[in-house]
Amino acid sequence: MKLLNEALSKIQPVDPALLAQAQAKLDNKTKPIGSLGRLEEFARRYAAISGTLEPSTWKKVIFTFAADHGVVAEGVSAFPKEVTVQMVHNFLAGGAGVNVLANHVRAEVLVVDIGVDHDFGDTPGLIGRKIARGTRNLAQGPAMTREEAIAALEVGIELANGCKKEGIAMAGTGEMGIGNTTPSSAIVAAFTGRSVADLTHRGTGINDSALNNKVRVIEQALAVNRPDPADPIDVLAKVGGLEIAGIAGLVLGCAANRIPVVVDGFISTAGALVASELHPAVKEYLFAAHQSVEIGHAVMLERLGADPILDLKMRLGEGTGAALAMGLIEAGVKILKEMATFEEAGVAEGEY
Ligand SMILES: Cc1cc2ncn([C@H]3O[C@H](COP(=O)(O)O)[C@@H](O)[C@H]3O)c2cc1C
Ligand SMILES: O=C(O)c1cccnc1
Repeated sequence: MKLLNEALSKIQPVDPALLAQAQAKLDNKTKPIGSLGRLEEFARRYAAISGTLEPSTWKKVIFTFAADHGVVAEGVSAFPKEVTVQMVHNFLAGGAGVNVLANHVRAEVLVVDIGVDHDFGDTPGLIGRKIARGTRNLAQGPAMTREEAIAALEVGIELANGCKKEGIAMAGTGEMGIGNTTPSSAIVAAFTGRSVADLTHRGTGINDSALNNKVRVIEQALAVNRPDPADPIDVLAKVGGLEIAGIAGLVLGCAANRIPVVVDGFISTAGALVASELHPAVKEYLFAAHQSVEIGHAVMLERLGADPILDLKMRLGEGTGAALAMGLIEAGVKILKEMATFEEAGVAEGEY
């Protein structure tokens, strides 16, 4: 609880003066005012979050949190549970989608076992922070105890604190956990009170009858557990997941350390939602990487007040969208840092 309370007490709204300073600097660059569109927003927000107009490093890291889900026993995914472990090995071998896209933007992928139902021993490259061997079946009772949820949140906070020490410029979220779109839909349903059918989609690609069953399972989970939307840790513990908790902690920890955090798709946004329900100023520190195909994602983004950077019809997770968006945020910040001003380039200014 100590790490969580410390992080919550450190989070402050970003300084609007920094936003204005960054925009003034952008407005002196050799271009019509505002002509670089959202790249200017990324630069402005990055500067205000991190407190610097000229970052000296571009070190980027994506945390891919892996965990299993007891609710898989209810037939909510198109894939078997074993795929979680198999994909962890794929990440470590560098062969997964997130590895390819992270390499493309020169980001590092760090894989965190926060709750996989497998003993990895001391597998090289894997960050072992296992809180439990998966969650319990949330359709029958709480997925986690409150203590487990807090411990998993604190894993994410600790990793964010480590980023601060390492001088990381930007962190990204990612996840792997067969079944994890189910707790993600349950979380957004618990916070918003919207109907489960409007928030639940096909995840890995389930058919119509499996989708109907998934809706029923989530409705049952909410009825059995009665998560309290005013108590985000209660929601997380009862109908969440260990990787979702790790992501929520990472997002909180990044906000506490003034590190811009790029939130991936549906499952990652469920984690960010938990973080923002714990502290509303968290919203100011995150970038929503992309609009996921999952139908509940737009509702999550709306509650976060976040405008997704990309819409590429993606629905993979792992941190794939975060990787791509990081490249664009970095491009915006490079405009702020590297582009010539009218004065430097001897270009005449316009009159508006
Ligand atoms: C091979 C494979 C790689 C993945 N990488 C991410 N996911 C994504 O799909 C899962 C969520 O969907 P559901 O709730 O339907 O199980 C998560 O593991 C998520 O990261 C994958 C899924 C599969 C099958
Ligand atoms: O949007 C995502 O991140 C997503 C959607 C479906 C399955 N896995 C991930």
